[in-house]
Amino acid sequence: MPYRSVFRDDLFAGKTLIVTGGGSGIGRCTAHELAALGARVVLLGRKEDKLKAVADEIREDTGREALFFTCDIRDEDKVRDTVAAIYKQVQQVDGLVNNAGGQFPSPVAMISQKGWETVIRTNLTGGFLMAREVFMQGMNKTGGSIVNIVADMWGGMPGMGHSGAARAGMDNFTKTAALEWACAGVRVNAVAPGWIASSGMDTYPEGMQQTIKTLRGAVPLKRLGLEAEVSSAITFLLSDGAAFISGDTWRIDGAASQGNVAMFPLPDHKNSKPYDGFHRAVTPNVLKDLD
Ligand SMILES: CCCCCCC/C=C/C(=O)SCCNC(=O)CCNC(=O)[C@H](O)C(C)(C)COP(=O)(O)OP(=O)(O)OC[C@H]1O[C@@H](n2cnc3c(N)ncnc32)[C@H](O)[C@@H]1OP(=O)(O)O
Ligand SMILES: NC(=O)C1=CN([C@@H]2O[C@H](COP(=O)(O)OP(=O)(O)OC[C@H]3O[C@@H](n4cnc5c(N)ncnc54)[C@H](OP(=O)(O)O)[C@@H]3O)[C@@H](O)[C@H]2O)C=CC1
Repeated sequence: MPYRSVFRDDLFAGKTLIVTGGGSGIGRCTAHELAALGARVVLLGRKEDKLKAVADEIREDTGREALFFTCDIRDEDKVRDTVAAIYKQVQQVDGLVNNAGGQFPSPVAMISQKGWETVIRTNLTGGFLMAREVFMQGMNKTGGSIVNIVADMWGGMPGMGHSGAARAGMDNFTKTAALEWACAGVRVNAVAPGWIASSGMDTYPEGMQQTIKTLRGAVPLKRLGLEAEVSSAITFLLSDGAAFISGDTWRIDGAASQGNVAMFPLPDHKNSKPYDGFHRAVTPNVLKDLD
């Protein structure tokens, strides 16, 4: 995937940057861009084959070696040990992109406690653990930049009760960490992608993808965003060009969040199965109970 960046190609020469969820989608695209700009990139994710494939692509496209580690960011011990292993191999970590995340769209009434906790741990606890370990194991002494990936669902979004709560939490964590870590020269920001035509979106069932495609008409810029349009914002926030920006969240959404655009139709609990064919009935009696 040859990548043409708008930034100068030595922007991150000598820098080491971690990208969680670097094996696909926005994370993969970001990792490519950072490597193309001279960074040594460290990829994290759960599936080794995906990470290896991206490391291979980066080597082919840029000639640079990318490190990769399998790590479930919800596992505190694994995160601590993985960050320690990274610091063993590199002198310092200059940036962290907390990108790993995801959810299963589901009406609130259909989410089990396990499902809720899975999504909260993936999109909130995991990002916190990564940031804390990277900070405490070295960035507190060297300074650096952390960029958290969230999503602007502040106005509420049907189907995204668990994920919206986690992203709002991560947005607030971003601000507190920015305040607490400023004295150590660590900047913390977030980007909030809107509807991005990422390979992650491709994992959603066909019917859901069609729904998302129709949403392009509701985006004021009249299209879905590109992975590279998210990674360029991340790149700038990681760079010294953003040296006086901290505690901020940038929406990358073609102005979609200004209009309170709903992701999915409101669930009709009385007359149909919400998101037909998509959710699993984790609480089978919920429809009956709501009647
Ligand atoms: C203008 C603003 C617009 C903002 C829009 C924001 C749009 C966001 C888009 C994206 O994020 S794009 C793509 C991101 N990628 C994904 O979402 C990947 C797909 N999702 C997942 O892999 C998972 O949902 C996960 C949470 C990220 C990881 O799950 P994990 O593999 O750890 O868990 P599972 O073992 O699959 O499940 C655990 C637990 O969760 C419940 N559950 C899972 N799936 C469903 C479901 N479809 N329906 C109901 N419940 C579900 C369930 O309790 C599972 O437990 P068990 O049943 O296995 O006991
Ligand atoms: N695409 C969009 O429109 C939007 C996306 N976002 C967010 O942007 C981020 C990137 O999304 P996108 O590229 O589209 O989706 P992808 O599904 O392609 O990327 C998510 C990545 O996160 C990794 N991941 C998930 N759970 C864990 C975990 N517990 N530990 C470590 N890694 C994990 C996955 O790798 P593996 O399976 O190997 O673990 C995967 O590579 C996500 O947080 C997403 O929710 C936000 C708003 C909109």
